[in-house]
Amino acid sequence: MAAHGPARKMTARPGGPLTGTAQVPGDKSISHRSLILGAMAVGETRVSGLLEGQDVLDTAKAMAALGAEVTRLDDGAWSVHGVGVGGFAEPEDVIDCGNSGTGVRLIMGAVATSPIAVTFTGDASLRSRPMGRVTDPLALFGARTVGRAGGRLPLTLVGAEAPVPVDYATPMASAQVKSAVLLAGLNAPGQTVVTERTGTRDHTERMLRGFGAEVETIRTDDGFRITLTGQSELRPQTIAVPRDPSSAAFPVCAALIVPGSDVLVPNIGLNPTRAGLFGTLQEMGADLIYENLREEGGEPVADLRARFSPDMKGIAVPPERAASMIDEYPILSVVAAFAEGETVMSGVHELRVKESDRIDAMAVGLRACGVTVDETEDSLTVHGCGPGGVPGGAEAAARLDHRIAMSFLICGMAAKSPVSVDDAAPISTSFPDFERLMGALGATLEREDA
Ligand SMILES: O=C(O)C1=C[C@@H](OP(=O)(O)O)[C@@H](O)[C@H](O)C1
Ligand SMILES: C=C(OP(=O)(O)O)C(=O)O
Repeated sequence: MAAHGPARKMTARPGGPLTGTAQVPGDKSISHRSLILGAMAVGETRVSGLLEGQDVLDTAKAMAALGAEVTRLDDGAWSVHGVGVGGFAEPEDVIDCGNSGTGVRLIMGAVATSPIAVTFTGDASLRSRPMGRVTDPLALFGARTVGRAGGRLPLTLVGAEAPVPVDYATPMASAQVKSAVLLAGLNAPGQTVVTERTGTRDHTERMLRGFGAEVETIRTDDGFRITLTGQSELRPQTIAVPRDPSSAAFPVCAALIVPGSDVLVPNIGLNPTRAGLFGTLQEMGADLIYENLREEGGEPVADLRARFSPDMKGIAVPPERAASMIDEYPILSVVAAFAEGETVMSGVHELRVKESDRIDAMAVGLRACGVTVDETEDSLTVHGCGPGGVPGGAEAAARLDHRIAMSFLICGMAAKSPVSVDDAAPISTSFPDFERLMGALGATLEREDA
């Protein structure tokens, strides 16, 4: 069974306009890291604004199973009493990371340099995703793993007894792989180095510095070189998690395509390693502006204001931008269907190994909605319907993928006929309040409980 419960069909009916303010949940990437780094610090870390989606709740449970004390307080903040670097206890049972690639890959890194055995599993989606990208570099530290064919979960990792530091170049643009190596490096003596050709989200590096670790990033001719000094103690922190730009993408894009809409999405973190979608939409001609642009905790933050934009044009999204908007291609491909002309999204082969094969999931679902789509191994091209509108009138398969489910529901809010998804339950992994929040803006979402 999926970690998020029984399948739940949902239908979005065209209507609108969408108006009002959308307070989206806390950032998923920062929420996972707050719990993991809090568990590796000595003393109490307090976290406010934590995303209480299933992915993050599964990471909280994992940290407790590894010996940290993790509590939700009466005021909604979370308290984590950490065990210190190298202090994890061997869990008594299997760690189930549900639907979360970030959760499982970062936790594997965090335990890889402690002499304990940990068995990981997840839902059917996570069990189909490649883990070799993480177990390969963790083996260099001295960790051993045994998993299913292709390094798939369930998998048992035995952490290194005498870890050695590692110098590793990530073969694909992945913040999860980079982060797993850095977290493993925390308990290895000396300097662990990760190099990446394309910069990926840098929350791990920023947060490690906040927790007192020595982490240096330098730009080189080949990309980025990140050096971490291992075996120093992490100091507990007070963390206010910013709101998630990847969740903000859904009400923002809905407002752009539903006639008459005007929606404000406040307090969105605009770390440049995450904000690629918003610039892309502006290049397409979206009426999307940053209000009240400011700096909070060293990161740019703004209120996003999105209004109906009937004149958007397709563009070629540069492949080098992919890492900064990797989770936003499904919803961008919906916006592209409503724009005029071709939107070419290239350099996106990583989309094939997310919660689902997102290139295929979007191509199949959009075609069912009457949109012309071309795909190659690493690209997706959407031929926009322009003023004629997107026909809709289809049911899309969510494939245990929250972003696919939300994208097709947004499509149905603006198409000529309703669009359904066979299973909206996975939405709770990252955006548990999606249905209520979109409804409050004026969207019509109907649920059919199985
Ligand atoms: O590090 C993270 O928090 C994440 C990294 C990305 O995955 P990859 O590292 O596989 O690109 C992204 O898709 C995921 O939602 C969150
Ligand atoms: C890819 C995603 O998450 P993860 O890899 O953590 O499952 C996502 O949230 O879009």
